[in-house]
Amino acid sequence: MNNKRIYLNAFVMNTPGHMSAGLWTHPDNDASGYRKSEYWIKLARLLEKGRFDAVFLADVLGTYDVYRGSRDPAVRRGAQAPVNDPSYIVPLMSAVTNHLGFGLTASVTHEHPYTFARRMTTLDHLTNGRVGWNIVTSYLNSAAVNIGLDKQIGHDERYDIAQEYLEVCYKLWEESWEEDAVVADKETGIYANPEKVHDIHHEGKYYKVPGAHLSEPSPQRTPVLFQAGASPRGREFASKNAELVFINAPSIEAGRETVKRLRADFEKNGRKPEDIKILTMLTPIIGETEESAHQKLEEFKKHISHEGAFALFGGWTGIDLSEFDDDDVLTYVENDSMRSVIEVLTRVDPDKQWTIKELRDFIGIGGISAYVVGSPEQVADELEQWMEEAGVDGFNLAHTTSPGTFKEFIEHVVPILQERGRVPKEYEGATLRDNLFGQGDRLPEDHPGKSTRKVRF
Ligand SMILES: Cc1cc2nc3c(=O)[nH]c(=O)nc-3n(C[C@H](O)[C@H](O)[C@H](O)COP(=O)(O)O)c2cc1C
Repeated sequence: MNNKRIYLNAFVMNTPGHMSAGLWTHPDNDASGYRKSEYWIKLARLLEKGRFDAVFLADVLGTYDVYRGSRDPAVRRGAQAPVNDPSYIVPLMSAVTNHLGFGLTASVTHEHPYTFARRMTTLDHLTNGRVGWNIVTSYLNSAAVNIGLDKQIGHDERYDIAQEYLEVCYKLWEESWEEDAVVADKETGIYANPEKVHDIHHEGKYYKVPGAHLSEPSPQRTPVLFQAGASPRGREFASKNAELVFINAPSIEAGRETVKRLRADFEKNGRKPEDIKILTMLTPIIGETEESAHQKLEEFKKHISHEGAFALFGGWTGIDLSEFDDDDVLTYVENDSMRSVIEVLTRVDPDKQWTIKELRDFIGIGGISAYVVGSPEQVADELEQWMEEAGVDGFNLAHTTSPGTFKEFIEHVVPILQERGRVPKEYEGATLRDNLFGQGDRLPEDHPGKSTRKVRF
């Protein structure tokens, strides 16, 4: 076994109930403190102490209203509703840490790239270069209609929009301000040299941005690019842009196949294997012994809200499980929701079919991603097994209780992984990109965001 480094992200959301529906009711869960600064400050300190690479902040701009055709189940059960804006918690967490990165989810479908680019540059300045962007295209129809669209834009077109959105951002971040544009000379009173600040002249199918970036360059310029859609069109987009891909897999077999497809697409688009990290979502349930871990799992299960879990599943897949019987088998349907989710449950692992009853029992803990249950040693072993057999680079760890899951993982599993040479004891780079890739703060020269220069100064 080689000792490939394990990358660790904490997967959270600015909401009381994230992936494990109903678990906010557990007495050890403090996640309903999400409204308070102290909750995020405490979590950030903990994660940095535990040598996590980043905190990954999920987000949606609508409520989950597919199940029973209503948003009531999600609202009633606190299933990713209510949900606050994730951007504002980043400066809170960065102010009390020096190394922890922040993967901020933001949708290309619902905000203009000109204003968004400034928001990310601002965050990159405030965090000293520790910001990543989880580029999403949004899967909820309820988000689309509330920003004034008649309905959700089609699945593949959302990725076309995303590609042009990225082009606008690349131009603003990478090309608008030259490296030495800012002089900030108090003697001459010159802050910036206007000859070195350039209009980007972007005129495309979806966006028109003639002018220059509003912000001066930040430590990373372009935030680290995360992406989490693994449908064929999603993988194509990822292979042109992403530096870190986040996948969802209910088993090692499904994970292995998704990783294989992703790496093949990256190669096809001329990206080097070391240019991309693939992290899978996983929920650890840790006990002192195997037996006590399983007791914990049983205890957690008592707090699952199946109604909340079905509400989440409806939003993710566009499928209303209230229309099925327990013994029905889930089959692939093509719609405008998250295609990779339905794909991974129906098409990726040929040996596994899911009945509705099995799904109900499974998705209450950690959604459709895997969970591992055991003693600290067993959990560490299983993570290594995922690394070897699925070929992932690390994990986006979801929680049953927060900060409980992270605290237990940090106290009991991280030291084992460090002993085994899997997780470094110190942070290796100053910025998020340098910490992840060890090749400096900026996008690599051969990244498409750099190499497809379109701005003509
Ligand atoms: C593991 C995972 C996590 C995701 N997290 C979010 C999220 O927080 N917010 C969001 O709007 N979309 C999220 N997405 C949606 C994707 O980024 C993408 O827009 C969606 O999956 C549709 O793409 P696909 O059909 O290629 O999978 C996530 C997807 C996956 C697979």
